Amino acid sequence: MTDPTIPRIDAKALLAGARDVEQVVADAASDVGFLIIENTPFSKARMQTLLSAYHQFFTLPSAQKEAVNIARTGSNRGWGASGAEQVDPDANPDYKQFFDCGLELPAGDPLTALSCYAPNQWPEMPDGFAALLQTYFTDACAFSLDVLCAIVKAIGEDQGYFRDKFGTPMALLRGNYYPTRPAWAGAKDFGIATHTDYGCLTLLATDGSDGLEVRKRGGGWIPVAAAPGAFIINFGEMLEMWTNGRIKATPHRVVGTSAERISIPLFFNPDHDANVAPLGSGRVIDARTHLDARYAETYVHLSTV
Ligand SMILES: O=C(O)CCC(=O)C(=O)O
Ligand SMILES: [Fe+2]
Repeated sequence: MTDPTIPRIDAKALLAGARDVEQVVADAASDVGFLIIENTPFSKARMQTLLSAYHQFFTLPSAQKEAVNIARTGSNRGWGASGAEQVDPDANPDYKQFFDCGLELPAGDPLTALSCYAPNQWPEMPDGFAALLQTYFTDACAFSLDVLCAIVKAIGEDQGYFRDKFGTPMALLRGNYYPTRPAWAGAKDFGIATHTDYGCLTLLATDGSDGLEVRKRGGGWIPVAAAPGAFIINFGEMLEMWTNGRIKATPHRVVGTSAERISIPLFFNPDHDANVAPLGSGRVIDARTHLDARYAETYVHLSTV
């Protein structure tokens, strides 16, 4: 059950520019940093198909997932085993598994030399996995861009300025698989430990079950859930920096429960060379520089410490 302090908004009304909805969104973006968006272009049936494809992948024998293990690469495409990511240096590596994919570029495209555009690694099973995820990636990026532009408009910024920074997005589509919380798990073990997301906007689909908790500004945790077809939206560090802190990146976590759980975040990030320095500061900070630094800190196989 979601706490009422997380606002629920109607996607169609937001994208049509409804002033009252824009006000709710502006308040949520600058305060709790989370909202739930309903009445979206994604049907429940479509999202259930996607959730079920991820479930089939994650429950394959390990040997089949090994073939696309992220640990064999110098980038972040493929399967991450339990323990492959440590989002909080004060906690143990997360016990979740995940599967990461990004923008599908033509083989040999010069951009694929940058690790943020590395080629995807697709498993042989389940059938049609690559096509299903690629189509969802494209549609989820288009929706995220519209929602992001509506949100920057709601806080009084120029949406056109943001809109053209996402032509070749460093977006990352992730499937998270949380098995039931292991019996060995202690106080420093989490499905995903407390963290803020790194990029701009996170479009988070889940199977509808409980597990996600959002940190309250005054302390304590707020449970958040959304059924397939609705999304949880939150913001990353990059957008917080870019908007001079007017949009907040709020810490969140999944401790884990006695039920398994799947979530599907799309981390919607801009072009590698978008300048994400605080608006009006006159500084230049490449989006890629920020993202690569955070990846190096959190993916265990890329860890430089
Ligand atoms: O599983 C969830 O609900 C949240 C996942 C998350 O925070 C993340 O992948 O960054
Ligand atoms: Fe997150």
